[in-house]
Amino acid sequence: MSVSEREPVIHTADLRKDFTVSTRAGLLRRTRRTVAAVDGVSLRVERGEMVGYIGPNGAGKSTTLKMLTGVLMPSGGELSVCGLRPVAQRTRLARHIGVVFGQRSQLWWDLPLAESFRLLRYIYRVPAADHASRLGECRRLLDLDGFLDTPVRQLSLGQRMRGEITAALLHAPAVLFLDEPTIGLDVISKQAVRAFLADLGSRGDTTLMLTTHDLADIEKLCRRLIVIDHGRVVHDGTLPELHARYDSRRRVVVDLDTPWTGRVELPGVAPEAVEADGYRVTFGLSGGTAGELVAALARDGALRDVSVLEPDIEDVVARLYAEPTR
Ligand SMILES: Nc1ncnc2c1ncn2[C@@H]1O[C@H](COP(=O)(O)OP(=O)(O)OP(=O)(O)O)[C@@H](O)[C@H]1O
Repeated sequence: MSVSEREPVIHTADLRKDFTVSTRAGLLRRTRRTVAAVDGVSLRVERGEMVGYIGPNGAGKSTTLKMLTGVLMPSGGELSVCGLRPVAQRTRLARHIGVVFGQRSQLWWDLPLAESFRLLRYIYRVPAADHASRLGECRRLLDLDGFLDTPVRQLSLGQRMRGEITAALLHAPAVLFLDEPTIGLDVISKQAVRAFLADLGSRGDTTLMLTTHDLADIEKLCRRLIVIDHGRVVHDGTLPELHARYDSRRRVVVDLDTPWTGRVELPGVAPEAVEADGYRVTFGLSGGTAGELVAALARDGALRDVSVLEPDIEDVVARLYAEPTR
């Protein structure tokens, strides 16, 4: 592979994409205006990262992915993927990337799934042994055997998505781009797809970049979250960093034998709510651990029951989307 190990797999600097849209302004007149779909995005993604590219509807996610995969020409800025310029070197780039976009299938509608896989081997010129071993692994991990001989048009959405992911990986791409990989899937297929992608990402050879509105995808798959809104990056970091930024704490709910007297002095631990006549207290943890709190309460002999509530990613993302763009 020509891609240097030290180079970032994805690099953009001040990447932009403007669209000109014309809207009706009266009976005969139309006005034209420019929409900055991607408005100065600078990213550096290293080999093996698992990146969630998230944001509200119309934020610019698909437009960014289309530029990264060579489908759309940027209006400005710099862009390289696997050391290549996506539009100018699209054919070479295709050997280094895999793409799973919901609306555009890479499978042949009227052929059995297995035939599509066979054709892709010739298109990407994958050596027979490599193809067989990768396909064997996908068949096992994505449970494809029950529908390998079914024409693609007869597959369920979940079966087709498992087929699409396999098709995107048969040439061992360095980067896999996925646009909403679990949207519309049943629970079993969602779990199968997530477990497969988590396993693929954990091996560290393949860089994963996915857009999703599904918070479970974010929690299970995205070690790094890049949040985009109105074409601009508004957060770039890990999920715990996102929680810290929005002060979303772990909470510990304790049921007591005797009403709460207001005693427990631990740094980073504060009672947030006292209910049930003082028999139930919710503590927010911003520094201390649940274990320290439980030990302190147990010393007073007052403890009956304990539950720990993890911070809610749904709340955090909703708040993040509600924040005005800077
Ligand atoms: N071909 C186009 N012509 C004009 N405007 C476009 C075009 N494609 C996208 N846009 C506009 O660019 C902005 C970003 O769109 P994009 O599809 O990238 O958003 P998104 O984050 O992928 O949204 P969603 O989550 O709804 O898929 C939107 O305002 C959209 O209307």
